[in-house]
Amino acid sequence: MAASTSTLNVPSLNPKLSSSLSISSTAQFSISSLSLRAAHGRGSRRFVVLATGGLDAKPTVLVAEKLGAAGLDLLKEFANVDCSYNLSPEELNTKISLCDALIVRSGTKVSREVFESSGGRLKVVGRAGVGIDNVDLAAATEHGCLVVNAPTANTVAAAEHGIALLAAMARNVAQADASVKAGKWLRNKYVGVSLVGKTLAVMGFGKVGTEVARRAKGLGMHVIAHDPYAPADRARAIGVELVTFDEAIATADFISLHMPLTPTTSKMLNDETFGKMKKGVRIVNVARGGVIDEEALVRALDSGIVAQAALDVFTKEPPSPESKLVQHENVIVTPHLGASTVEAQEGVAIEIAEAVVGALKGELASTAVNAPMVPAEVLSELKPYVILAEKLGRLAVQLVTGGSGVKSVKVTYASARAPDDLDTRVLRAMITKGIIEPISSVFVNLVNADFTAKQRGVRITEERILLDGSPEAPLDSIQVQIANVESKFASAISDTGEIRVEGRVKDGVPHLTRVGSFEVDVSLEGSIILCRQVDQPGMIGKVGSILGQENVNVSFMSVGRIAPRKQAVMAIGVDDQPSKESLQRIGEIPAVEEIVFLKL
Ligand SMILES: NC(=O)C1=CN([C@@H]2O[C@H](COP(=O)(O)OP(=O)(O)OC[C@H]3O[C@@H](n4cnc5c(N)ncnc54)[C@H](O)[C@@H]3O)[C@@H](O)[C@H]2O)C=CC1
Ligand SMILES: O=C(O)C(=O)COP(=O)(O)O
Repeated sequence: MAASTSTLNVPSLNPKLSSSLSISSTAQFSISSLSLRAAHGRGSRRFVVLATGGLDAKPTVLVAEKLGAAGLDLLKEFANVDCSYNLSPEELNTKISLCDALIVRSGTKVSREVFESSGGRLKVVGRAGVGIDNVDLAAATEHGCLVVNAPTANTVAAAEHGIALLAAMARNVAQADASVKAGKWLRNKYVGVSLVGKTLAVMGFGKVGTEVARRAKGLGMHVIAHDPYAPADRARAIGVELVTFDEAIATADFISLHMPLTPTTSKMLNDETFGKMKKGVRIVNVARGGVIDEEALVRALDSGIVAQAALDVFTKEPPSPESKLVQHENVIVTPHLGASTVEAQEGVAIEIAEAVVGALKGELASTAVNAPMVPAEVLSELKPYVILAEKLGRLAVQLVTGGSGVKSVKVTYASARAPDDLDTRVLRAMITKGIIEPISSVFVNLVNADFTAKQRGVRITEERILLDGSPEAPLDSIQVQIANVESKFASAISDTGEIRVEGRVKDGVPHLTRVGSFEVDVSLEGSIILCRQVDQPGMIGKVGSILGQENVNVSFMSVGRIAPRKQAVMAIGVDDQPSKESLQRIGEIPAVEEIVFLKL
């Protein structure tokens, strides 16, 4: 029944190239290091997956975790539906070879083995919820398997659970309930604290955070929020002030976490940040366990810095029953119930069933988190520019420190190619990916980039500069500007007031060639240190020796200056991340005026 060949009718990016590509499921073109997934536009463009057997054969969908009835009904209209819950990994690996689609929640690990065991038949994985940390995306992409999620249907449920935990924690509901059931009547022990008039800091002002803020305002709380990437006007519109991280944690009586788990947010609450909090602060976490250093939280609870915590999520789920955190008398816990309401589960089930059926029919899913690859011919030409585009986006967003949020991004392409000969959608998508992925739980690819940018209120405008000369190379340079923001590296602000970075491809390698008004030249590999200094002899040696002492390998160094002995920006490419102390020592060199470390 299963065929081993997928045919992807992929729209060509370059009108001169063929618009159709047949690939076998074992021989896909892959540039996985780019995380580049597909080159589809929206609207009438489709990719078609024809791998589920004869014309009248129904596809089979394996539903591995409980899914709402309305979603199951939708699936059954189109496919054979196998609801098998609590499968062991081995059972899942065995069953998967008979399935065209798999639907899971957060409790099933969709590992590389699952894709390998499917023998090429599995075409779609549907995650009935937001977070897809349980799905091996790289393996899915390598196996040409589309992954879709349901990012909006459980927002309100998660927000309501946050509020439920907030109120239950403040009034000791869980502890008091347990004591009454144990035959006690401890009216003095369980005196709570009031919510009205207290300051709540919402950390992460996205979909869930916004809904929590609205509800907390209704409870009479003073709500502030921290989210370096959220537009201030959206917060103001509901009476919420956006503040810095330090201000949020130092002034809050209650802190509610709603940011995604990313390398930046991992263990964001730790010994150091607990130390900056108001004594007696109360913490709610309905986001992801990993944003808190759980051992540090136990210490903060024991020392009284944190009076109480209410946790729905844990670094390891389920947590060990002996966990000091779970057992702490000032902690209440729920087993990852944020999305678990009847209504949200019906909504999520419908959202995911529609996405999975649509994908099996060959429609383009707006909630796709990956997609099959683009034609090899297009990629081989654009490959270094695609890398350049994503890295410029990543650099630009990391330079943002505040302002009115990342809303307005301008991309300028300088090229000798006529506009018809250069389709920039793939580049725009990769810039969007570079900008949005470091600050969000959303996975951006060529399918969902425009949708994601629009949904987050990020307007990306493109401009072309037509150059004279040979149109051999597709592009001369790409410039990314973010308007109306402040930068943690003041020199990145151009003379017209935007954060500006520009890059070129040299000998096939992407280079950063401009930061703000300064020309630099550093290859975009590893990570980068930018350092503004007064131009003078010996600077390269001083910085190099500090990095050398720590065995940090410098791959590239370049200095761009306004004029000799005036201000200069030094860009240093490093293979490894220097320690905070080394960066601080560089910052303390007398001629150095500012310094920033950027991960690519
Ligand atoms: N407990 C549960 O059952 C559920 C948990 N979640 C989790 O809640 C989290 C938020 O979900 P959504 O609101 O849907 O996502 P979202 O993407 O709409 O919002 C996340 C927000 O966090 C912000 N952010 C990123 N980095 C930040 C940083 N360093 N500091 C402060 N803010 C930062 C982003 O700018 C964005 O506005 C996700 O981790 C999601 O998986 C979502 C639904 C249910
Ligand atoms: O949607 C999310 O990110 C969640 O955390 C919900 O997970 P669940 O579907 O309830 O296992």
